[in-house]
Amino acid sequence: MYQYQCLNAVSEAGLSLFPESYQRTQSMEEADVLLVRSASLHETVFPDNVKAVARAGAGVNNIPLKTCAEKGIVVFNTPGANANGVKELVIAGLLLASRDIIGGIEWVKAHAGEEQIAGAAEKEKKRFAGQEIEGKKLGVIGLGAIGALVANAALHLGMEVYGYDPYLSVDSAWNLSRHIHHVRDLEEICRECDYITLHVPVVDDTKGMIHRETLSQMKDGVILLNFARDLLVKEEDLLEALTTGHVRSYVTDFPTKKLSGKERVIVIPHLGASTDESEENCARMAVRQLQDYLENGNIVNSVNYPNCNMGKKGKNPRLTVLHYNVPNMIGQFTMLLAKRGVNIADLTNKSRGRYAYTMIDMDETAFPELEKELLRIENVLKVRLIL
Ligand SMILES: NC(=O)c1ccc[n+]([C@@H]2O[C@H](COP(=O)([O-])OP(=O)(O)OC[C@H]3O[C@@H](n4cnc5c(N)ncnc54)[C@H](O)[C@@H]3O)[C@@H](O)[C@H]2O)c1
Ligand SMILES: O=C(O)CC[C@@H](O)C(=O)O
Repeated sequence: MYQYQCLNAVSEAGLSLFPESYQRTQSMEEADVLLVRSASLHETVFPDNVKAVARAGAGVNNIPLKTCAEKGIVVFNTPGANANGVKELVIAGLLLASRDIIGGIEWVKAHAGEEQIAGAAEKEKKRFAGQEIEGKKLGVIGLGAIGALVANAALHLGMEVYGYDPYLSVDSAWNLSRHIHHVRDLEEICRECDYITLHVPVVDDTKGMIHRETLSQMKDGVILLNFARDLLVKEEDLLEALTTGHVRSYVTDFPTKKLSGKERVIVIPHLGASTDESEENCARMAVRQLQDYLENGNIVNSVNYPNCNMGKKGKNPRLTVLHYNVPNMIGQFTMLLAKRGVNIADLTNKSRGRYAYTMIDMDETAFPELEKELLRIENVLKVRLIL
C-alpha cells in the first residue's frame, strides 16, 4: 500500500486514477509521495519516507530541487498539461490591454439601472476605445509549451510574431509555425515589438531579466504581458516605465503588493491554469507519473533526476538506486549482487548533471539486508526494492 499527500487542491480527475491500494494521508510523515501546485516547499523538512514530489503544473520554482535531489526525492512536473489554459488567458490579456474593456465594464456597472444608460454609453464610450491587435508585432520570449501555442494563436489572429528562445528544444521547434520570425537576441524583440509576452521559467538566469535597460530598449507605448512569474520583472524599473508612459500597459497573472491596483496594470489572480481542463490534465499526468515511479521505478518528466524507463516491472524484484554521478557506482552494485549469487536480468543507468539513477531487474528473490548494504556504498542517496 502506498500513501500520498496533497499540499494543494488537486483535481479528483487525477486522484481517482490511484488504485484502491493507495491511501490519502494528511501527514507527511506517512506519505510516500506528495502532490503540489503552488504551495512553497522551500521551508519543508522532508521526512525520509517521501520518495517523490509531483508538481501538478509547469513551474517548479516553489520546490527546492537540489535539496530534494540530495535526499533522493525525485521531483516531477507535468509539461504542457496546462499550456492551452494559459494560452487562452494570454490572448484575453492581449485584448484587455488593447482596449479599456475593464474600464468600460466598470462604467456600465456604476450606471446600472439608469434610465438613460444607453444614450450615456454612446457619449462616454470614446474613453474606452483602443487599438486592434491585427497587424501589430508580438514578441514571444520562451517558445516552450505555452510560448509556442501563444505564438501560433497570435499568427492566426493576424499578428506578426517574433520568437526568442536560445534553448529551444527540437520538439518545441516542431510545434512552431514557420511564419514566426526567429529572433536571436532579446534586443531585437525589444526594438521591434508592440506587445511582448514572457513564457520562460524562473531560474537564476531569467530572474529580473526585464529591467531598466531591457525596458529602455522597448518601443514607446509597448504592452508587456507576464503570465510566467513575477520575479522575471524588476518591479521598481517597470513602475518607473509605467509612470512615464514608456510602457503603456502591464498585464500579469501574479498579484504583488507593489503593482496591484496601479494605473495601467492589469492584474489577474494567477488564473492561467485554473480551468477544468488544465487542472484535470495536470492532475492526471502527475498521478500517472507518481504511480509509474512507485510501482515500476520509472522516471518520466523529472526536473531533478534523469528520465529512465524500463517499462512495467515483471514478477521478479526490481532494484532502483538514486546516486551521485561518479565513476564505479554500477561496478559496486553489480559486485555486491554477484557476491550474493544474484543474477542481473536487465540494467539501465542514466545520469543528469550531478545525479544518476540505476535500475536493475534481478532474476532471484532479493536477499535480506540488500537495501541496507547498497545504502552503505558511498555516494548512494536512496535505494528502493520494488517487490
Ligand atoms: N500563469 C500560470 O498559471 C502558469 C501556468 C503554467 C506555466 N506558467 C509559467 O510559465 C513558464 C513556462 O511554461 P511552459 O509550460 O511553456 O514551460 P516550457 O518548459 O515548456 O517552456 C519554457 C521555455 O523557455 C525557454 N527558456 C528558458 N530560458 C530562457 C531564456 N533565458 N530566454 C528565452 N527562453 C528561455 C526554454 O528553452 C523553454 O523552451 C513556467 O516555467 C511557469 O513559470 C505559468
Ligand atoms: O496550479 C496552478 O494553478 C498554477 C500552475 C502554474 O503556475 C504552473 O507553473 O503550471
